Amino acid sequence: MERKIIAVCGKGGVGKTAFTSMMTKVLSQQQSSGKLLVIDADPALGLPFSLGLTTDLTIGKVREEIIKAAQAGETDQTAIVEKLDYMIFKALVEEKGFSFLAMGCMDKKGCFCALNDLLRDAIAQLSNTFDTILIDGEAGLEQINRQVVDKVNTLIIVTDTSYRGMQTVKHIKQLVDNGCVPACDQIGVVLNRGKDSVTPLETMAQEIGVPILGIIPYDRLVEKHDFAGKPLLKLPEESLALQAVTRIAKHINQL
Ligand SMILES: Nc1ncnc2c1ncn2[C@@H]1O[C@H](COP(=O)(O)OP(=O)(O)OP(=O)(O)O)[C@@H](O)[C@H]1O
Repeated sequence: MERKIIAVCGKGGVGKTAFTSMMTKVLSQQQSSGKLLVIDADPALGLPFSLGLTTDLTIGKVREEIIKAAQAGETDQTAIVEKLDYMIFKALVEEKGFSFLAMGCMDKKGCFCALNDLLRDAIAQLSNTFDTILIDGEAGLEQINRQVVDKVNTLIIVTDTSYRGMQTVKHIKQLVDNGCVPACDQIGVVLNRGKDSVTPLETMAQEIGVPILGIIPYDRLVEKHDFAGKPLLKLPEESLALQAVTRIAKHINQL
């Protein structure tokens, strides 16, 4: 099975976390996804809550621990790599149908290039043991670029049905075209909380040069689950948003 890397990005508040959670549910139930790894690369760390997970250990914390060990005099490279591998393994949360890793905050000041390279290698090695990797990223994809992967198969930009949302889509497309973010084979947009008529947005998407992968309707069940703090993994099959995400996942599989 060829490894597939799907990255999700978009402006804050458009429903990126809700989309990634529903994708996690759909992909974890699809046999064709194989072994699934979900990575939260958004430092805001909203995804674990939406998936009903608790994570104490993020990659950012692993990084801090290694920096502390180095500052305390640990210079043995082999020992550092072993500690790093062990801690990354500990940071991996095993769930039914998927594994989860949170990147957390990676911004501790200072020059830690060597450590960053080690971390990147360790994450790459771990990722290689999975068939599908779903990454929830920030709008600008900074962290995915620096820490997670150097190539993405499908980049999904989630937006609401606003003009400003489409401007962010345009901006992200420009970042991709200018090589500021990882190379990606396919790029597409998902319109979330779609209204009856999205024709002007479809025209805009065409002008920007990104195909629309699907439209997710406003769904009271999503809002109710989030409001009650219930994981979106528990959405029932009759959820219209979940049904739309299922169609989007199928569409991506066929790309
Ligand atoms: N299709 C939908 N139908 C109804 N409500 C939705 C839908 N998608 C998202 N929401 C609601 O919109 C709000 C924002 O969604 P979400 O937290 O997923 O956005 P986000 O883009 O991840 O935001 P942030 O960047 O702040 O993490 C949530 O309260 C969520 O329940």
